[in-house]
Amino acid sequence: MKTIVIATKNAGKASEYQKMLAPLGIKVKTLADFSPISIDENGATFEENATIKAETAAKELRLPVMADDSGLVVDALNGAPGVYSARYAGDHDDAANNAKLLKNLANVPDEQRTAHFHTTIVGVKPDGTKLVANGRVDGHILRQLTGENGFGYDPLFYVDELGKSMAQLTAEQKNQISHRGKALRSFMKQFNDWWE
Ligand SMILES: O=c1nc[nH]c2c1ncn2[C@H]1C[C@H](O)[C@@H](COP(=O)(O)OP(=O)(O)OP(=O)(O)O)O1
Ligand SMILES: [Mg+2]
Repeated sequence: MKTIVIATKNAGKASEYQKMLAPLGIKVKTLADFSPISIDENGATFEENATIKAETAAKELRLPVMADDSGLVVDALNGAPGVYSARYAGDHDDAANNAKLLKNLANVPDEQRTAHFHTTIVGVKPDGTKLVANGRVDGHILRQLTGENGFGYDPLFYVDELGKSMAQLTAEQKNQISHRGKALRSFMKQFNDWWE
C-alpha cells in the first residue's frame, strides 16, 4: 500500500482525503503524524500557498507531499475571503468566520449571493518535481447556518446543483461534487507520472 503525506493541520480536509484515497489503495498521513513543522502561508494565491505548504513539508520530511490550499470566493465581496478564508475573522475559528460572512452579506439580495469554493492541490517531491491541480464548485451563500456535516463554511454554502447546503451532504456526496473532490480526481490522473 502506498502512503502519501498531506501537509495539512485541518482534520476535516484530512478525513475527506482519507475517504477518497482509500479505495485507490493509498493511505494518508498528515502533519499530525510527524513532529511539528512551522509553515507560513503568506502567498497571494491558492497555488502559492499550496506550494509553500508542500515544499516546506517535502524538504523537512524528505518525502513526497501533497498540500491543499482552499477557500470560499464570494462575488459580492470582490472575491473575499478567498486566500484569507481560514483567518477571515480570527485564527481558524469557523463560527466567527461564518458570523462575519453573514454580517458582511446582510444587505446583499439572494440573487447576488453567488460564490464558489476553490481548491488547489500541489504535490512536491523532495527533488522539487511539482504537480498542480484545481477544482471548484459553484453555489450561493445562505442566510443562516444549515446542516451539521462537513467543516468551515459548509453550513452557509448552498450547492446549486443539489439544492442543499454543503453541510447537509454526507461525506460521500460532498466528495462527489466538491472543489476538493474535483481537484483530487484531476490530480490523480497525473499521479503515477509524478510519483514514479
Ligand atoms: O470544503 C470546505 N468546506 C468548508 N470550508 C472550507 C472548505 N475548504 C476550505 N474551506 C475554508 C475553511 C478553511 O479554514 C479555509 C481553508 O484554509 P486553508 O489554509 O486551505 O486550510 P486550513 O488552514 O484549515 O488547513 P491547512 O492549511 O493546514 O491545510 O477555507
Ligand atoms: Mg491554512
